[in-house]
Amino acid sequence: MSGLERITGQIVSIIYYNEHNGYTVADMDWEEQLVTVVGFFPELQEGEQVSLSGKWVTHPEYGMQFKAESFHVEIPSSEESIEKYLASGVIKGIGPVTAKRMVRHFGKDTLDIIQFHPYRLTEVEGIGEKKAEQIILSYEEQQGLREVMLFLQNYGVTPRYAVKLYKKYGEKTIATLKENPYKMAEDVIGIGFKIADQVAMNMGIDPRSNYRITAGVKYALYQVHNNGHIYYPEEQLIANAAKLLEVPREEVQNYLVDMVMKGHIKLEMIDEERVYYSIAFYRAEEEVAWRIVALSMTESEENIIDLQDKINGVEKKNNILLAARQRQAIEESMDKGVLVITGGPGTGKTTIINSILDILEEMDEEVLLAAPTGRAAKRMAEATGREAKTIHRLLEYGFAKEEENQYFQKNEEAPLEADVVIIDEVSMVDILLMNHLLKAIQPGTRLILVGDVDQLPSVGPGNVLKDIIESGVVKVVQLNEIFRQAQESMIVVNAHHINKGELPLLNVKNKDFFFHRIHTKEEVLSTLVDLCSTRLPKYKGFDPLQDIQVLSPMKKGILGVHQLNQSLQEKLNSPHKNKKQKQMGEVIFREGDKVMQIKNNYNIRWENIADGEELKGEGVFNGDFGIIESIDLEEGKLRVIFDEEKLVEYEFNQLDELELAYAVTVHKSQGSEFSVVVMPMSWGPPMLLTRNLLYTAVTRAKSLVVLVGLEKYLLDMIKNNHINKRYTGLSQRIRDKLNFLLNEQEL
Ligand SMILES: Nc1ncnc2c1ncn2[C@@H]1O[C@H](COP(=O)(O)OP(=O)(O)OP(=O)(O)O)[C@@H](O)[C@H]1O
Repeated sequence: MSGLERITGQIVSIIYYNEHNGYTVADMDWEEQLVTVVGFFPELQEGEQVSLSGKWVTHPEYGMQFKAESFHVEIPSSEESIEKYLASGVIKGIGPVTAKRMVRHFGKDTLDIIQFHPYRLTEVEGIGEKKAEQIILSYEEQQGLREVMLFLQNYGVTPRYAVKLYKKYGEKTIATLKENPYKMAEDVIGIGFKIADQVAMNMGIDPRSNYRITAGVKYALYQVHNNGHIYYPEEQLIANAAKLLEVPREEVQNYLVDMVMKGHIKLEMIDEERVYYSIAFYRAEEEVAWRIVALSMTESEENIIDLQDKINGVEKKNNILLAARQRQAIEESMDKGVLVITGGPGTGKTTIINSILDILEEMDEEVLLAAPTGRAAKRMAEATGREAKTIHRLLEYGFAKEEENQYFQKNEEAPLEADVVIIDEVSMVDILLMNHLLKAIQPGTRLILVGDVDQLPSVGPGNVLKDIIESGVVKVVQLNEIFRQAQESMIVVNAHHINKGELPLLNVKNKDFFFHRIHTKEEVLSTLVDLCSTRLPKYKGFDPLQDIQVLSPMKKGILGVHQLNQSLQEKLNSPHKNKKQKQMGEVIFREGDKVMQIKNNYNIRWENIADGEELKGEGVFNGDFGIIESIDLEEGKLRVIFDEEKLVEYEFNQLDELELAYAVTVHKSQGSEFSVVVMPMSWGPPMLLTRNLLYTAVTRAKSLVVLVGLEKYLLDMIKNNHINKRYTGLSQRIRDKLNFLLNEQEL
């Protein structure tokens, strides 16, 4: 190749590494000079010997650099480079001390020993059987991963995805991808059709092959699920898929028929329009519809003669007079197969749940309580004084004996044993979880769904609570009265104003809802930081980490959660020589940081460290907040304490499950409550700045809401009643099933 030079040297330090695209800036020791090299690499380690092909270029700011176009990692050969390589933390169980001892003992043969004679590792002081095993495993993994990275690099796939693929397929990664590159788009989250397609194209697959178009259409449907839809209209699906595949629309259209025939997708007529479902979601919607109808048709025969006396008793006990709708909700809960109770904050949902529990327990009925998130379940438990689980726990999601995959162990064959199941925060339940829940509820068990239908819909696909209400098939009690106690809170009063499209009352003296007018975005950012770090803690002793939560509609931009987290971290938990930290891409995790788990992990173990408790368990869930307790750079581990009591240990390669959480998006905050909510009021895409997003944010606060920015944006949000439409067929489907059954009965 003309003009390309080759240089070989040792990586001295990594200056920058972008985990998304592998872009690296590093210092290299080349012929006893320190030179800067840049290029796209798998994650390099300090101490590694690399050989690069590329060109010398002059960067306007940084001067001479070597821009690499291809690279080759050499196996370190000198004692010094082996020690440096091992000391870099690349292999779990080996840190600087162990690396030194190993090299002192085995010299230049150290790496050969790990690879070919691992039983000799225990000769080294400080390496026992267990540690040796850990080293061997980690080394093998490292080698396997390298191979996959190099293979994928040929097809333009970045190291970050290589890691994900390797986690999924292990040593079979290369074979699997060679056989069907499109599989990775289906199996690995974050790898879209585009990346798979890039690999396939580079492998020489025909762009108009059946294989490719089928994968493209399926992927176009997956994408619409990611936006919350259950189905998609034909025209739009064809347009999306044709754009994705860069083929004429007719080409896609021709394949749709074939895909329907082969059972890859489902065609339906909804509102006289041809629409398509992916099979899993079609089944889920069908099943939910059938089950809702079946359950709602089974009314309890029992006639509770003294029900009114019992309700009066509850009133007396709690020293309240129930409103007519509240009374009705309690009455309906005694015999309806399915009952929905919905209302905004302070309308008495918790009061009703407690009243129902009092009455049912007196009648010796078995009641189970659950909510979709860990936080919501915890709040339910606190508000009722009874056990409340996440829906996943209630349904015993996990590994059964000798099973490879996790599944819901409570289902049609092993239903929940209860007279009544009460689910709170149902607006957060998506179609798939609702299906699993309903499978585990047998006719005869009554289901009470409680929630606020005006909150943002579930993160996952569907609009289940709204659809069930709109079907008209299920009994719904809509609570609309705010009680006096709740009225004292401007948070509650304003939430209702916002929900009705009215202006909230701001800055009422001695109340709990404030607006700071600030003009520029930069000033909004500095005010938010100042409020969290100084003013609010001073004002009423709020703890910056435990009590105060910054919410933002957006992830990006100066007032998006990424930037907010960086600024808040800098102020609230700045770097310190005694605080260890670990950089992951652009994010630094530091001891003492506030973090959030961003996906459900049912297997990760926790240990209860609260006083006097000796409990262990499994599972940390999407939306759980914690504090980083310690980071072990030698072992490659990071420990987080959730809810001040659950200690969880993460391997560094699991850190994509965590995010800094000084600030989180409103979407991620669903189901959580905080003492204080602080939120910027600034420009953002109208799709995001909606009334129900503001309503959801405000209703997360218990003691104080502080909005910072310009009133104009507050007004814009209140006016923007655009509810992003979700294509779901559940409500019509429930009605259809009922009609079908009624017709059957008539025949
Ligand atoms: N019938 C009533 N008479 C007087 N006070 C009531 C009545 N019902 C509820 N309350 C009071 O109103 C307040 C709000 O009720 P509750 O907590 O049950 O509402 P909620 O809908 O669960 O609210 P949130 O969604 O905000 O938790 C409570 O202080 C409760 O004691």
